[in-house]
Amino acid sequence: MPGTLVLVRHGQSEWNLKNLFTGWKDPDLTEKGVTEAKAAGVALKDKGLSFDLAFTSELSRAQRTLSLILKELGQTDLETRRDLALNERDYGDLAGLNKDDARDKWGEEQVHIWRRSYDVPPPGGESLKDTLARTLPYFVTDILPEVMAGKNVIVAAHGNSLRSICMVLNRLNRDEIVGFEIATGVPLIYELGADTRVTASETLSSK
Ligand SMILES: O=C(O)[C@@H](CO)OP(=O)(O)O
Repeated sequence: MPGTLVLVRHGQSEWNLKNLFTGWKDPDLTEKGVTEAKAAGVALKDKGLSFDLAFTSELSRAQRTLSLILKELGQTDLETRRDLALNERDYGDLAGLNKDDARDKWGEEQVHIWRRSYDVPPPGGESLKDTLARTLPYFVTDILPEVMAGKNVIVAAHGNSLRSICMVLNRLNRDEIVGFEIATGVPLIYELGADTRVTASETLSSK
């Protein structure tokens, strides 16, 4: 029987707070982000979940979120695999810019297209489709086989790297993914069937 798969976006980062495009930049968590990560750990513990394996990105905010969660679960020694494939979408030339300033400069609609569309990349950066082209192979070759082997797996990553994986798990099309958002520090729990399709899912909100 497959194990449980949990996806969690990092807690609020310094740049989330400052409303800056972040992408591959590496800001730390805010106090609120730390609180969110701890609360995610408590909620997973209350749910009776523990993990056999963890995955995260090469970025500090996701790694720190994972450590805070594992601490709450009493699993600080859990085997953890880090990979660039799980990094946030590369925001290219927008990285470091304020999102409201960008709306003033390029217009609300254009900025929304860059942020949430499936295949329009921000200048010099990755579209969600480009992001999916690296997250999906990694998910299929490294993460999914562990879940199918019966392991409970937690993946701590980013808004858009996780949106790309959720697009596949939730079978969302290119229009449906535009409205799909992932909150900081809120675990998404997936149960899979023998054919790898999702049989049940839950958003574990502790907010
Ligand atoms: O800045 C970013 O890297 C992401 C996630 O915080 O932002 P957005 O929600 O605009 O994709």
